Amino acid sequence: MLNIGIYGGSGRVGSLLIKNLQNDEVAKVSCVHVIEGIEIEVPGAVVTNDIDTLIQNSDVIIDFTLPEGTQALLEKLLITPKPLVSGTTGLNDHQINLLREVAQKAPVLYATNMSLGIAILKRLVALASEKLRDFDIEIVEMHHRYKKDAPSGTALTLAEFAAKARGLDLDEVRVSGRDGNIGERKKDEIGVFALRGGDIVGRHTVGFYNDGEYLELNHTATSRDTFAKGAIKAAKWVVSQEPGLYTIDDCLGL
Ligand SMILES: NC(=O)C1=CN([C@@H]2O[C@H](COP(=O)(O)OP(=O)(O)OC[C@H]3O[C@@H](n4cnc5c(N)ncnc54)[C@H](OP(=O)(O)O)[C@@H]3O)[C@@H](O)[C@H]2O)C=CC1
Ligand SMILES: O=C(O)C1=N[C@H](C(=O)O)C[C@H](O)C1
Repeated sequence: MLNIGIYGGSGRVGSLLIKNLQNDEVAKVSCVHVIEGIEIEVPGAVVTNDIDTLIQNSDVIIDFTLPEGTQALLEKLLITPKPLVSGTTGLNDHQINLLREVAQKAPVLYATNMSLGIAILKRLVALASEKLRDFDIEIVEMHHRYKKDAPSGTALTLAEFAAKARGLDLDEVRVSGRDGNIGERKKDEIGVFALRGGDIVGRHTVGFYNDGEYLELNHTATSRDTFAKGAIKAAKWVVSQEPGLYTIDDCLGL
């Protein structure tokens, strides 16, 4: 059996990871990390608030937490490397660099979205961005009221694919707020906007707008299980890879 450690075990995705692994034939939850004070019981698994204990009791770790949580885990993994799947979004440059450093010592799969649909959408976006060179690109994402980071990691990834396909640097062309007398839209702008409300699991629309026509590509996640199942598949795959930084596309063979 593959021993999977869950980092963020009390979270929305973390609890679904535990649920989905209950009847898995090749993998089980061996350890669950929770923040001190949170009490959960997972039959057959060690429950801990200590990251070293999580690492010791896992063949591979799945992380769905917050950026500061991911950073604390990565700092430990630099000393005690272990295969890792991380889906935490909102990471800053330092935290992304830490991911890269850990990936020199162990296989790491990082993806802002673990769904097959978004993996395909990224490719469609790159194609449309390149071929519809005169069309204005605007991305809108919608998520539940509890989401902390904005725009979503997925929206930023989609924007990166769109920018790269046009040879643009996303940092130079991204616009994530418009208010007041801001003047006309610049040709190369890529708008990335966040809406929050209710229990929306995740909806991303990438629009390509021109005079006389527009194309909108939309993906809607209707169940958070999609992400949990994708992450479990990724964990089973990454554990037998060489050290390196992978994404969900590698695991899906795309
Ligand atoms: N890549 C993908 O496919 C997806 C990515 N996500 C991303 O995953 C992350 C988690 O999402 P979600 O499950 O909805 O969030 P939740 O807030 O439900 O869960 C976060 C979990 O992380 C724990 N946590 C918070 N801070 C720390 C810390 N400093 N150290 C250790 N653990 C910590 C929380 O513990 P406590 O409850 O005690 O605060 C909780 O268990 C987000 O970044 C989200 O954007 C979400 C869905 C899909
Ligand atoms: O926080 C969420 O819920 C989600 N976060 C990820 C993101 O920021 O892109 C993926 C998914 O859309 C759900």
